[in-house]
Amino acid sequence: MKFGIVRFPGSCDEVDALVAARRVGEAELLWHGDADLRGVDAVIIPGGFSYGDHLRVGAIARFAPVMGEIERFAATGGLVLGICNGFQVLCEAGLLSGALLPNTSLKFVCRQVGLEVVNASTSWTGACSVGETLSIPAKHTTGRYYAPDPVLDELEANGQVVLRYRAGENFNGSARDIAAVSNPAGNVVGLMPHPEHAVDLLTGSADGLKLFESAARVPA
Ligand SMILES: NC(=O)CC[C@H](N)C(=O)O
Repeated sequence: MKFGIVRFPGSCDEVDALVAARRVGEAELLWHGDADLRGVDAVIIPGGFSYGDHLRVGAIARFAPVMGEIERFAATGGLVLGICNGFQVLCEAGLLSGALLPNTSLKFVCRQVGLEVVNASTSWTGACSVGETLSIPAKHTTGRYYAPDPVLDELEANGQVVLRYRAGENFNGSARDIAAVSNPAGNVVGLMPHPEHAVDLLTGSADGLKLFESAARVPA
């Protein structure tokens, strides 16, 4: 399994994602300006502040040359994970439903969060069990997941809600405590917390590694 991690101007978590992916397979950085995925089996859009979060988070990155290739890759079942800013980009690109709005506090928040695994059948959660808790850090200003109620109902009915904040952990005000969603096929997942920062017990938790292990289990 070979992972490609996209670097945009303003990305800041691409190296941690690279290190995390290398725990379970091969990984290399991809450049936002190249319409070329270099034959990777899975793409990660990392956290950060692509294009300085100007206009609206993810709104400029969505038009980067690499995104057209990612859209084609996702449409043919390719594995795509958007972490934090990556989740924001995937929503802007229409690869995932909904949008990320400013936290209800209007403040940047950095903290460990407890997440409930709701769907363990996606390409990125197959190594998890439904109901298990993952402890993973989150750090963002614009992480309040929003979608209109009919869309939320549809996501829930289709099993596209992948992770939820545990009771009392929904610090950003996300609709229905949603921390991660998938596309209908489950090959594209976006989440606000950062699994790449939770891959070693030395830094408090290795629960994030499960998402990378899940992808590594999917036949290339
Ligand atoms: N860590 C991140 O990717 C967070 C950055 C993000 N653009 C924000 O809303 O703050």
